[in-house]
Amino acid sequence: MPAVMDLKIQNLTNKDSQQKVSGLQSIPVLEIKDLSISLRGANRQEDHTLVKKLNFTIRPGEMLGLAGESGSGKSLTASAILGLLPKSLHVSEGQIEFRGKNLTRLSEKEMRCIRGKEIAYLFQNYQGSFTPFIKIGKQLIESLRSHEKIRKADARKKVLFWLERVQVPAERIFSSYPHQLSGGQLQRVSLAAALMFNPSLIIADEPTTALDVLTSKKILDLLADLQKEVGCAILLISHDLKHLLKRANSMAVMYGGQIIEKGLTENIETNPLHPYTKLLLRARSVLTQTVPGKLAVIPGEPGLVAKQGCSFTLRCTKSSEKCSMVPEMQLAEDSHCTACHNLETEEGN
Ligand SMILES: Nc1ncnc2c1ncn2[C@@H]1O[C@H](COP(=O)(O)OP(=O)(O)OP(=O)(O)O)[C@@H](O)[C@H]1O
Repeated sequence: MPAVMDLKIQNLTNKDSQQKVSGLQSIPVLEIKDLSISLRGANRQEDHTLVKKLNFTIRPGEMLGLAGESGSGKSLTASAILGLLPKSLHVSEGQIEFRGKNLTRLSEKEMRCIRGKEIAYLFQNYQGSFTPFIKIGKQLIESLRSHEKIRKADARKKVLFWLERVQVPAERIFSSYPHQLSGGQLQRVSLAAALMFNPSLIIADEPTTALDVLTSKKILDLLADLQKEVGCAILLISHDLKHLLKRANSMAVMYGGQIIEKGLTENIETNPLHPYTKLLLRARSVLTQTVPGKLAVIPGEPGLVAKQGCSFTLRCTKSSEKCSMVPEMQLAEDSHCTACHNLETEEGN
């Protein structure tokens, strides 16, 4: 029996999908509506669209994992939310609503008040977040006082409190220069720097890529544990599916600048719908077998994106004539959606 035959497939408007995608009832912290990001051309017609019509929602306490191979548009999405797109790129369509405010309409000055405070971020390049010749404690106190009216002594207490919460020797790290810390310690300090503002949303873009496997795991576990305590929302970006499957409540899978599947993590893991998601999961399971099986590879050249229609069609073994048209997002079950023309004809997993 084809895996998705039992499921009721229905076309969704954006509004429907925003309402049905999450079982959580609270008001979203972040709503991305039809977001497109383009490289500026000589005029609007010559813009080149890199990220196309994204829709997703994150609610308080939720961790949404954004997955997809290199070049799929994950970091551009993060940069657009933070208002940090390079000058050559712009939000060409759609809205980024953060706690009811459309961020695409805010001035740089207004964005600066939100960025780093209400929306905190953790990047792969954590070393670049610190000034090399200023001690960690001083940097964190200055950062706190640039956003909050707080006495120096109280700021010191708050910084030390958060350094303890991220499980580093607080007093020693406070008095150290960045170069005296390991990569794992610096990323923990970045986490303290993010959490001390009590943000509503943390954007973590490949925060552990530069770290070894064990340190990465410990830091992501710490992030997930602290999130449960403080209740903020997290957008966790990773090309490593296993990190997301383990920790995210919900996931969105990107290919070639489009979201091709999204839903609760357990549904995506147990019943992937899009051919690309199925291949991603199969490629991952090989690595988790004790005795390695036949290597599962995604066919075609990585990053090969169709100029029109479904972005994955040039690498898809299920591709058909219909795939030259952009597939609509369709609701399969619960909050689980995918954009694929060949769902009904897809044979099993
Ligand atoms: N400043 C830029 N100018 C032109 N194109 C860009 C720019 N930044 C990114 N792109 C292109 O946009 C697409 C998406 O890039 P993005 O960095 O968001 O991918 P990603 O999914 O985050 O990949 P990775 O996991 O390697 O970071 C890629 O094709 C990339 O080449």
